[in-house]
Amino acid sequence: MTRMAPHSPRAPLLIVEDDSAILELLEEELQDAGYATLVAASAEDALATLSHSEVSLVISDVRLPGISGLQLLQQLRTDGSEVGFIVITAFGTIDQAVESLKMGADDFLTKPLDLEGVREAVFRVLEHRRLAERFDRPARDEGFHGIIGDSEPMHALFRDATRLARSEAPILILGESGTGKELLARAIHAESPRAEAPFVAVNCASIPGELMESEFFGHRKGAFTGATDNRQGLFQAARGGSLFLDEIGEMSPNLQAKLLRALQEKTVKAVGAETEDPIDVRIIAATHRDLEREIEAGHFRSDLFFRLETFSLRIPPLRERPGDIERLVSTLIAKHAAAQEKRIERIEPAALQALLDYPYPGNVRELENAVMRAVTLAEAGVLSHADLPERLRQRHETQRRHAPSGTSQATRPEQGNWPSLEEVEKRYIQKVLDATGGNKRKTADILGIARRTLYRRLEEE
Ligand SMILES: Nc1ncnc2c1ncn2[C@@H]1O[C@H](COP(=O)(O)OP(=O)(O)OP(=O)(O)O)[C@@H](O)[C@H]1O
Repeated sequence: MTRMAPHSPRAPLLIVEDDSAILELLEEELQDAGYATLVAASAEDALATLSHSEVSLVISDVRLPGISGLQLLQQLRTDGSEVGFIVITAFGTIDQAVESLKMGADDFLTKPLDLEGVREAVFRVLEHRRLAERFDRPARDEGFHGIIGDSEPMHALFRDATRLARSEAPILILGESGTGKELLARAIHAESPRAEAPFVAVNCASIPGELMESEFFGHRKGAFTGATDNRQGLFQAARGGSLFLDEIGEMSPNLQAKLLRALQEKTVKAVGAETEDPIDVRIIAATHRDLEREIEAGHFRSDLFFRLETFSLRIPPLRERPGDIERLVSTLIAKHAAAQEKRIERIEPAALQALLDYPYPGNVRELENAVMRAVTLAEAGVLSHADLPERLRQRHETQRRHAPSGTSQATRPEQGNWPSLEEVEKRYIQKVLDATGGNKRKTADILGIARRTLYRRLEEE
């Protein structure tokens, strides 16, 4: 493992390029823009420089004489370096660009280089990192922009979402109903350079077919009966920001064609308008459907699918990450207790066990509804088994009856020694600590809390 010098947003940029003409051009352009620069003619040289010099951002060509720019990126990320990284790929190698973002690049540039674009990309990446560092801690304490998930697949999802958020490409979010697709879309928007502009969400299944075009693109006065004024569409309302198209699988074929055109041309035409208007919107689409099947059935356009699915993110269903349930339960109890101005001090072990054992076909939404209901019904500060919806209780009862006697101490409702939420939290922290072999940094990362907070909790024990 190579030891890396720390990075700071104000440290020099490192340009890695074996073509001396391009190297000079980049150096000159970036120095003119006020950045200090270091150069390397190979990835090996770059690693040597990075081991002793502080660097804010690496801009590297993919094709290099020894190890490639992508291998350099991989090596850095494997070594735990979070230095900014912009990849330069040859024209027509979009696969490489996608690959690089997946591997942890912040952005990519395509040859022939547009120098203005280089400056903008460098500025954007450094600015984004500066903000991310500033807001990192509080955001992590409440999950990823409110999305709770300590399991490895969720951490990988948050990492991918953060990377994709920085690009301008459309994103497709896949996941069963209730997995948090809209939450993720909002998180991507909040992580993106468009965070200050509007996030507009629309459920494509909820707009009647005949109104869809006008809803999306707006209309001119007199375009149809009832069009008494000019009206903006969703694309105009989301100007500068992100447009979230939920249930995209429900969009009519006619509108799919128009959306594809809007994505390709970056213009839209209001109903009844003569001319096209430019748009500046990032599309985030989501579906719980299997779009490939929809294509086979002739319901979804394959060209639109390919345009959207280059950058797709899949949210795993809750049953694939049962380790997330416990923290979701404690967070959701706290959320709904606060909303209902109630104090919940304890959860009955049998209630917790029932919540942990259930497979959640309706995913987090179903879990949240169960917890919200239980908080409403809870009395004397105790969330008990009887407060849960019947289907959870029944399943748990059946399991309990079939369990060999003595196997499940904690699930015996007659046991009076119920742990408090605080105790549940402590046990959970211990579980994660054990799983990481006592590694406190990893434990804090998995728990999504600052290391400071973890030390404090451990001291309290
Ligand atoms: N990981 C999570 N952490 C906290 N809350 C979550 C999480 N996932 C989902 N939720 C909550 O579950 C509910 C459903 O989430 P959301 O509407 O984003 O799901 P969805 O996948 O878009 O559902 P649908 O496909 O039915 O539209 C919301 O109340 C959301 O706050």
